[in-house]
Amino acid sequence: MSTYHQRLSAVTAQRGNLCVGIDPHAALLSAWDLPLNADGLERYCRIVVEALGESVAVFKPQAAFFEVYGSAGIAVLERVLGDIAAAGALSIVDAKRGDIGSTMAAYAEAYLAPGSPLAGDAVTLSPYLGFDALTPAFERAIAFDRGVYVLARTSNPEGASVQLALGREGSVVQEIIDAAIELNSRARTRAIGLVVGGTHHALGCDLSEFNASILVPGIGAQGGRMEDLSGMFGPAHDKVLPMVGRAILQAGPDPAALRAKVASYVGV
Ligand SMILES: O=C(O)c1cc(=O)[nH]c(=O)n1[C@@H]1O[C@H](COP(=O)(O)O)[C@@H](O)[C@H]1O
Repeated sequence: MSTYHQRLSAVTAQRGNLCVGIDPHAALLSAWDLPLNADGLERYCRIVVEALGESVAVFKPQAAFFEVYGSAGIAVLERVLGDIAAAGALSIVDAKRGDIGSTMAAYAEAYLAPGSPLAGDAVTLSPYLGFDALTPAFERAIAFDRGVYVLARTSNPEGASVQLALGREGSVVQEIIDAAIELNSRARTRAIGLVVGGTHHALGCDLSEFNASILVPGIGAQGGRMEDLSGMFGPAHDKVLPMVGRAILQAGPDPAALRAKVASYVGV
């Protein structure tokens, strides 16, 4: 199997560089006249993947909106991951996992191991129990040709108090970025990506040496703009995978309207 980075490069070259967030908020289900239960959740996701699955490069289902419906919701997430793969797109499971030792290893098995029903092409991870605590996920991502996206400089204003605080050698976020660069070069991989929000006027960190994919949420509903990304990311702009959730989903459920909205973001 090709690596996550190779699959990402191939699919974005073909379909354009965009990740669509699948965030089935209750308000969106209601706006689409769908019931607030696992059945409504599944119909919602099917509409999105049927409309966009063959034209969008990457989807990022947000696990929280599936967990709300308990085991029935998790089962929907499993099926949606299958639908995304069947449409030839890639999936990033947004679970923001981060723990220690054997617990982290179990999360890594769940989201990255071959044959696991919750495994996508990549998963989001939180490094705030320590970057190296995520090692079981890094090892599996590399071994199984999958990817991880480690939260670095998140899109929300509250993140600054932790991420821009001074660590041992610089800001906390810079230590995370530098650790990811070092690991990618040492392991000769590009499996370790970062999450950096597209909402900041000044990022407050140096990504110029970063060597893998950067997932950039915050475009659209949170105020980030596609046209600002090249100035914001400078030399790292070619690594950016912009992510848009609500600003696209709000155009549904009409498939043509969803596709038109996607087209307005791709290639900006
Ligand atoms: O990891 C993420 O995807 C993420 C990181 C971040 O810094 N900010 C952020 O909004 N997200 C996720 O991106 C999605 C929000 O998309 P919008 O609807 O476009 O605002 C949610 O699933 C968030 O959890």
